Amino acid sequence: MQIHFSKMQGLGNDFMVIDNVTQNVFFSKDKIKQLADRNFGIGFDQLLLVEPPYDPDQDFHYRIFNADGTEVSQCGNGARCFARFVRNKGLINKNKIVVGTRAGRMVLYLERDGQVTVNMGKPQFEPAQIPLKANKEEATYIVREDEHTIFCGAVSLGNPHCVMEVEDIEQAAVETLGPLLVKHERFPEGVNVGFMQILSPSHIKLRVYERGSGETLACGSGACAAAVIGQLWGKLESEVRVDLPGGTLTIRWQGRDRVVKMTGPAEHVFDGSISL
Ligand SMILES: N[C@H](CCC[C@H](N)C(=O)O)C(=O)O
Repeated sequence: MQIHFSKMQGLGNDFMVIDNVTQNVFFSKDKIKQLADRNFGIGFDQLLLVEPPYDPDQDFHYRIFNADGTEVSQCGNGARCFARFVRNKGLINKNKIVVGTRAGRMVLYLERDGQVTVNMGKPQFEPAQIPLKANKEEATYIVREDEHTIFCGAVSLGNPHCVMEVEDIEQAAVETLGPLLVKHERFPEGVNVGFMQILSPSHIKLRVYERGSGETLACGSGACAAAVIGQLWGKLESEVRVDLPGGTLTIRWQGRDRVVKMTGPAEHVFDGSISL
């Protein structure tokens, strides 16, 4: 059986995208891990399966699987690549696309300049985590196994994130702290770990150690999480330029009960097929 796919990327966060509207594909967790491998497989950070809508008010449903084969509920860069994919494949010809995921309903806009804007929904906080007037002392703190205390803000964009501020992004302990915190007991479902250097109230640098994929060149939901936490800490404005290793996203959030919007690129790399 031939499976056709597209390789897509958003700021270097890369995806295998499969049209499961005209195909009918499902992979086991082990198969996804094998396909994700950059030496023995196709290589990707996440697999995206595009399906017919589950609800009549949506154009599509899409499922997201990390490189370790786990299914998750949100992927910001993946949402932009999904929108580009369904247009490229002629599965839709509208610029506004409504898609369902496990996190709920999202609205995507293909912009005239080729970028894609995603309404990422409202950030979710556990009541005790981030009080309205959060500051560093009130934010969630996490005790690292070796008893160092790290102040993190915790927020969900449909997937869990914890964000810490660092002085110098190049020196951030992503390789050591990332694997520790990604499975910290404070986050029973695991967590995506963001390392944010604040350059100005409207400009940050960010690196993210992703749950299920490790450090990626960009994390769209991580950029949203960092912008939200930075604003709650009184250090960022409502529109933030987020420079990730793979490139730049623009994140907008007007505060508490408003939605987060993310704008960035989505690129097609190549089409391929595999035999199963
Ligand atoms: N690793 C994430 C999913 C992918 C998120 C990221 N690639 C993005 O662009 O938001 C998680 O386990 O929640």
